[in-house]
Amino acid sequence: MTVSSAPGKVYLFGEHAVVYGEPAVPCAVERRATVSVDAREDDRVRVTAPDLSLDGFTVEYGGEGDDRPDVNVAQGLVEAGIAYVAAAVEQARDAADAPSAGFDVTVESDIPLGAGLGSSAAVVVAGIDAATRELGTPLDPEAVAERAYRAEYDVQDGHASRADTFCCAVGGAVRVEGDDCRRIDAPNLPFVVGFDGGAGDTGELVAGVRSLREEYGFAADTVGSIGDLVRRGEAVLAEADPTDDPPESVLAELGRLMNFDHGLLEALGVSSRSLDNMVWSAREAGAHGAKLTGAGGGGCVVALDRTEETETALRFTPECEDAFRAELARGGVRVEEE
Ligand SMILES: Nc1ncnc2c1ncn2[C@@H]1O[C@H](COP(=O)(O)OP(=O)(O)OP(=O)(O)O)[C@@H](O)[C@H]1O
Ligand SMILES: C[C@@](O)(CCO)CC(=O)[O-]
Ligand SMILES: [Mg+2]
Repeated sequence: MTVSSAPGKVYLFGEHAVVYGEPAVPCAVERRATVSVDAREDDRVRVTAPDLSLDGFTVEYGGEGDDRPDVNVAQGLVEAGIAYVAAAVEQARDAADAPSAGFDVTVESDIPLGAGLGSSAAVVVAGIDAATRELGTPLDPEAVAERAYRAEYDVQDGHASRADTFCCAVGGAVRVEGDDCRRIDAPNLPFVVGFDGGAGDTGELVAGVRSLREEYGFAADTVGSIGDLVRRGEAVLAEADPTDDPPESVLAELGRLMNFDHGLLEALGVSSRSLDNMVWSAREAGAHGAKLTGAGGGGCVVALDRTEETETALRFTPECEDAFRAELARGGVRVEEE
């Protein structure tokens, strides 16, 4: 058996715009998905994913000759639930040139699903790492990232950038612009996350921004403005000492840019009332800045605050189901057991 884990991520800035070739700066955070892979004798794949749950279903059973319950959950829903795991298995088979390798796969994760913290990328990255090791063909983190990107691209019908998968694979703060992915230096950023308990559909939200951008020149300009603020943010990060806590002036400037980014994402239609309310709670509590993170539509906001004030304020915000501090994860994918 092989067990690998990979961190989730928050976007300091640049989500959505990164899909159109603008730069983005995601940062890995200490919440992980852990995938265990056991090679099988046959070519079947068995997936156990206790975090995936259904909201409710109807079942009809009994009667003569009735050996299968009739459940009203569409097969498509189950397939969608395991789509990322299935895509990771396909990538591992391809990398190891073992098209009919079978696996027992178990996924465990403390990253909320569909909430902007990169749960899909962490599952795919950890899954590819564990499965390729299990087949005796380990890949370096960059190669895992490349394969994980292809997996997300397939599942999201071409609506994916390399940002999430590269960040989860290599860890730390990264900069992604098109095919160009690299680690960058970053000080200890005091991230606080607020989670509304909900989720957004990444593919749908990305498609929404794409059509706005095609319809309106000013929406395309908005995407370009996100790129401009990311370039500014990178320059601010580059000034800070990466081995230390950042000075107040750096946090203040990063926070101002995060606020700006949230406003532009809101204009592009990917925020929600609960995300906006959490953003305002964080700002009123004295956070340097706050914004939604990831695809949006619902899920998480990220704020910068060294004090306890933002976390406490978020806990008292009705729309907020959970609030926590998220340390920058300096390490990316790693093998836990081999
Ligand atoms: N613990 C898990 N077990 C199995 N599958 C998971 C798990 N966590 C995430 N996934 C897969 O990832 C999907 C969620 O991915 P999605 O891209 O929509 O959201 P996200 O990655 O959490 O957020 P974002 O992409 O905005 O950062 C789930 O529907 C499921 O298919
Ligand atoms: C919305 C998006 O930019 C980030 C999702 O975490 C999509 C992507 O980059 O693939
Ligand atoms: Mg995702």
